[in-house]
Amino acid sequence: MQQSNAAAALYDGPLHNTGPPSDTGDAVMARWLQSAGLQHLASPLASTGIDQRLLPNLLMQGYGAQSAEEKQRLFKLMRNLNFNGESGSETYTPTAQTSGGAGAQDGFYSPEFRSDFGAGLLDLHAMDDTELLSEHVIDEPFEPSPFITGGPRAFDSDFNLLSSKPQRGQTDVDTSVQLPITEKENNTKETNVAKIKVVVRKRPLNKKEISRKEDDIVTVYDNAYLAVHEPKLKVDLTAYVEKHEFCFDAVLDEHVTNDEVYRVTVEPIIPTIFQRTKATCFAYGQTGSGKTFTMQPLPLRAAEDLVRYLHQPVYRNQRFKLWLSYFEIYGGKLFDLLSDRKKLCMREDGRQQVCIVGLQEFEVSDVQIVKEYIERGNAARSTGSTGANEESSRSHAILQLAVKKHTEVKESKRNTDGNESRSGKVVGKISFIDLAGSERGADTTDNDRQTRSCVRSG
Ligand SMILES: Nc1ncnc2c1ncn2[C@@H]1O[C@H](COP(=O)(O)OP(=O)(O)OP(=O)(O)O)[C@@H](O)[C@H]1O
Repeated sequence: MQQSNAAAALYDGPLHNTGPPSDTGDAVMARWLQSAGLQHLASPLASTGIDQRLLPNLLMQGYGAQSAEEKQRLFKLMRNLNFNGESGSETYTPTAQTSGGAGAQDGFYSPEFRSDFGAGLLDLHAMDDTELLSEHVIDEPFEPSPFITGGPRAFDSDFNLLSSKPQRGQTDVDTSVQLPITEKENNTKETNVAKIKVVVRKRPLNKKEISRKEDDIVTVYDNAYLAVHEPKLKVDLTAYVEKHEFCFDAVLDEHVTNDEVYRVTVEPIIPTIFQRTKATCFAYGQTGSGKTFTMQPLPLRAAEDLVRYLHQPVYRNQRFKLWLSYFEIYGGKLFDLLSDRKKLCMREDGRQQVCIVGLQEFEVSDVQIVKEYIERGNAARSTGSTGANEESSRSHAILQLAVKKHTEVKESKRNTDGNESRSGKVVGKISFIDLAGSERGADTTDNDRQTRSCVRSG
């Protein structure tokens, strides 16, 4: 009955009216709910009045909606209500995009309906679907980067890249001749980049898990959904499996190569690095889930592409150069992985910019040099062993590739005192972060008790 009251409050005409509900208000309320396909919620509740000030609380209690989908629809409707009863200033925009479909013409969007609720009070057109996970979210385009002028795009285009992309071998040759990248192509790629993208990669069962005959509990569907099959026991000890479904921007199954991971995640970002973008790519997951396996090849692949872009006349003529740095955070302290683990300080400057004082940056003009630096840094990383991973990363490692524009050219290829790197202005930067793993209690062995504390404080 409480829920009924809430629906009646929704229905109570102009929301600041705390008087008894009217027949006109009933009809308006019914049409409003009908516009979201929820007319069945209106009928039993229509004649129950309630103080509109109680509305938000009652809404949170469900007000008659039964299924999660119904609740989401109602919540969306409510998001555009002005609880203070003030009229918005937005103009009325009729649209065909309604949640409920039928009834949009003469119901929720009709001028009659609108005048009942006040201009701009209810505007489904202005709703942001991305905040509530629903079946429809997956079809929503990504929000474009604020640095990017083009329109949004759907996730599928990333996978199209898999087929449309030139073969990998081509990147080793002089691509300024064989694989010219025009400004137009750059711009096309830029429009394909999301601001935030969450990609899940499924790790195959490892030898230990196979030998223990453990079940594969994750199923990937259509590169976008996954289901976790959780084994459970009833109170009477009957075994059953609970299925949990999740959807992400992309889900990569256990057969996907590191190459494909790169193409789906980092490759679309590369052109934007030349357009004043700072990007970050990081892996998150428990120990042994495959973070390092996934992250380690990415910087090298990114460097290949960045160098390829730098060879284009448009960037070469502007004296764009690539710089690399690599440090780790271990036990709350920073160490330069390319300078004998020299201890570094993190400071904030007057503009609230975080600076890593003393971090060495190296100019890298070809991929072989990048590879050497990465291997050197990886070898200097702090590792330990956990119950789930013999060679577990015990620190957060941050590898940065920065494109800088230089005003003057110096002879030396590698920077040793930082002077040259300081003279260049950062055009864009991409950071790769390999986070230290976290363990469940079950994954913790005596070996890693000491290193675990480093992870927690790192
Ligand atoms: N997709 C994969 N295909 C094949 N082997 C994988 C895959 N992902 C991870 N592995 C293997 O699983 C083991 C653990 O992976 P990795 O070290 O990357 O885990 P991690 O998440 O970085 O762990 P930690 O947080 O402890 O550092 C490694 O031996 C790695 O080779």
